[in-house]
Amino acid sequence: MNHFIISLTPMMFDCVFNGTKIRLQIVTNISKVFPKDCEAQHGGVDDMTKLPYLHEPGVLHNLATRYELNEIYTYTGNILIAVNPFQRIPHLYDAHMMEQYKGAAFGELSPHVFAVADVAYRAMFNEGKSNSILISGESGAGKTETTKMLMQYLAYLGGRSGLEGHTVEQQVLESNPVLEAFGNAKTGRNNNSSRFGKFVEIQFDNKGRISGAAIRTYLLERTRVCQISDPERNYHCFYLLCAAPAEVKEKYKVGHPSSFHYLNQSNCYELDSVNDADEYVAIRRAMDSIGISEEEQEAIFRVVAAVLHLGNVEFSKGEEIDSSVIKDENSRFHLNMTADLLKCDTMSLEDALIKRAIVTPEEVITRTLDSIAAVGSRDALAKTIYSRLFDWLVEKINISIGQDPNSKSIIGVLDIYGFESFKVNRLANTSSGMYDSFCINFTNEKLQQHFNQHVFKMEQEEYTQEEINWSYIEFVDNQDVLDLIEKKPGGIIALLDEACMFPKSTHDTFAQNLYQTFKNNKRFIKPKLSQTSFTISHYAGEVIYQADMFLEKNKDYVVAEHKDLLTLSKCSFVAGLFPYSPEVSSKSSKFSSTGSRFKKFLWLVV
Ligand SMILES: Nc1ncnc2c1ncn2[C@@H]1O[C@H](COP(=O)(O)OP(=O)(O)OP(=O)(O)O)[C@@H](O)[C@H]1O
Repeated sequence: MNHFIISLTPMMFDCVFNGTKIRLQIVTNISKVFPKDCEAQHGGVDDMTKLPYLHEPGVLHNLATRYELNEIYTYTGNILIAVNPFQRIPHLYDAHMMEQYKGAAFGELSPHVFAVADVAYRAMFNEGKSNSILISGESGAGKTETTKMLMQYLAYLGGRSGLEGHTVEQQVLESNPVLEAFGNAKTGRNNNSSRFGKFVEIQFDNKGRISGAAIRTYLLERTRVCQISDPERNYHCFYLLCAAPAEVKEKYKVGHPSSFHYLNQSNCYELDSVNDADEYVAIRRAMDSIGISEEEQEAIFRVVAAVLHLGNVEFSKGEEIDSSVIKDENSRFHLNMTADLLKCDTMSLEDALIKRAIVTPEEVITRTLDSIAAVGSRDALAKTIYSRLFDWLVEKINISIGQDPNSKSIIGVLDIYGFESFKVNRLANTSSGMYDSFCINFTNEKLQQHFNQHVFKMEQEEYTQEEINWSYIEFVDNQDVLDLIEKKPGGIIALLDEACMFPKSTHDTFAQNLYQTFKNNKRFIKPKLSQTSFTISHYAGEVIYQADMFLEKNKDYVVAEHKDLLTLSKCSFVAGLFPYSPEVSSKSSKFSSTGSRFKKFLWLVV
């Protein structure tokens, strides 16, 4: 007899209607039902490959059954699936548990993140091979928490004794709160959402002891600095500063977050069970412990305050056509504060916000910006300063942790957003978010290919070699999507780089070039009505991208006037964020392709 589970609802279920219990029966097409395992074990199976029917409802049912019993981890072969428990389960990660998993054969004990780390560590130690652990999932799924557990376990296996002073692993773990204060924010789904991708590289010596580490970050969500929506928050550090001791707030002239435009676009200022005043003190202490000097800390929060004041500078229409002026006394106060905090000349700051120089072969012409363009200029400056500050912190953390140039092998832990589809896109409302989503989905295509090659292809080759009768698992080879994106020459990234180097290119000409080049590519679709958007048929589904911000984002655009202003800052910290480079200071915008850099980065980690 066959039993079935319907993909969306149970086929037969009891419900109470007007106080009477009734049994509902759903009639559906046979093609929409899936076979059910009628001999399923009560607690589910700890490895999905043991399921007799491996389909989505069966997999979800198994995960739900285990979750009910607080079993949050399940294997699918050698892949670990974690379901977020949303509550602390301390015994799951204590020293006793670590001891149990140490050296245990994979699969011998219940599925656990420690088992994955243990396999990676042993393979590295015994075979001298470097390994990567990929952690993927949607926002709030538990990637960051899982990364921390992994690191804790690797520190347990390869750490030095506490007697040896401040160890590398301690430094890595202690750097987390600092990174989170500047790179994490509350979103609709997660109160502490990482708004950047992270690859942590842990280096080991030939005795298997941790000898160094490096943190690489990518794609910080820059738009958040200037644009948030209810019930989200901006980056934590802004609220920490607004909750700092009175003398600090007085020094930087900051008050309640609602007084700043970059924070008051949302009504959410506080987080449940988090005290920002305490967090401010904790972050200052964490900065001390990773070697950020008092002077540097002072400069960091000065820059954070400057970004807040900059956001409050408003513009109104100037007397001349297409020009703007500082709106009123209040805006002028914030302009002065920004210049003060960044230690740059107020007049030069005002000019950098509302004027642009155009270089012609004959002369340099100064053009004014209208008030809308001036707001764009202000926000671009805020984003640039903030992202440079974030990069500085990451570099500082890396210097303080220390790298081992003689390391024998590494274990890399990649924390990456899952595939992004715009219906639930974290950045769907911003065109620059589209470009970030393009990079994220490109990464996920790469990861998918990695799974195809290492999980399906290798396993099937093994079965064939051992002459095991095996019905081939169907999987979609996504090499054609990767070619579409990254092929050199001729892929989307290559065409984008070309467009960025050609001065007359616009997003419109770039989109037309894509339509022409890929008109017969079955993975590329031109939407009927749009002139600038394009669809890629990814392995996980079709995604529409708006080409509008692709050129700007790919150029890693820093307005020359902004750079020149900050390079001349009297504060060495601020000037250091914008090192002088003669080839880009000459009233031209800097070009370095984000897409190509990201592609190279993927070569490193995938
Ligand atoms: N193993 C776990 N045990 C207990 N709580 C967890 C665990 N994993 C996740 N959580 C809870 O879920 C919340 C969200 O997890 P986390 O920040 O790791 O998600 P994420 O996938 O990194 O999200 P984002 O992509 O938004 O950064 C955590 O703050 C924590 O409360």
